[in-house]
Amino acid sequence: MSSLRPIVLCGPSGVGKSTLIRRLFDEFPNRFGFSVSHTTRAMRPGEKDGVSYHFVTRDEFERRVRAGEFLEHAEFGGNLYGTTAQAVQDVSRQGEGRRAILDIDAQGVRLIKANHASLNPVFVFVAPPTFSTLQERLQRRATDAPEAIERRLTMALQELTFAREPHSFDCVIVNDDLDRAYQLLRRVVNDDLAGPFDQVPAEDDAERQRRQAM
Ligand SMILES: Nc1ncnc2c1ncn2[C@@H]1O[C@H](COP(=O)(O)OP(=O)(O)OP(=O)(O)O)[C@@H](O)[C@H]1O
Repeated sequence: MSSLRPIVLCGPSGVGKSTLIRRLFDEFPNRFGFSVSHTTRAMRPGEKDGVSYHFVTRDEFERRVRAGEFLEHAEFGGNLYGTTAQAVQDVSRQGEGRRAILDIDAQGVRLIKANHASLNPVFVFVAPPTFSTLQERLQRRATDAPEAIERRLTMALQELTFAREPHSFDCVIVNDDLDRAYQLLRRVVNDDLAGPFDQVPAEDDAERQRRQAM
């Protein structure tokens, strides 16, 4: 496996992880490789098997879980998602010296910390400036049905709770202004971890109301 520490990007759905990663790949086409996750969810238009995800059946996914192939996996919205150790190793096969970038949820971060600490990634949390901004971005992106948006926002509460616990992440990037957030990510991938980075913003009214409604 490559000796470069993998970068784990975590953050609520809709916060802009894919946008930041895309920008990194555009600027440095040969330096990084995206670890391709497995999922049982249906392919969306424009997605390609083996590129966006490895699309597999639930039986196949569960067989791989039993075989111990996953670094982490989680069920979300009725579908299974996970990262295999192989997917991370495949990154160095995409080109010499490539560094793996993983997009993983908070549950996955906990699992990697508990069971695969030897992976030794840099854990980065991408936070929304406010909960209501996150809500707006998910609605504006228009890739998800209203119920799916609701589920993602409920999940976001857990991610934010975890991110606010001390030492959950090596650094936090608030994706308020995309250019500013991207410059912080650039520092991380250049191993400039000294900071200063951001702090996870405090609860706003939208987040408080959603927590109370649970
Ligand atoms: N700084 C920003 N300001 C305004 N809009 C943004 C910013 N960053 C991303 N967006 C927009 O927010 C939406 C969600 O971004 P994106 O799809 O990258 O999120 P994500 O975290 O990858 O979500 P998922 O985990 O569900 O794939 C997109 O429409 C994107 O264009």
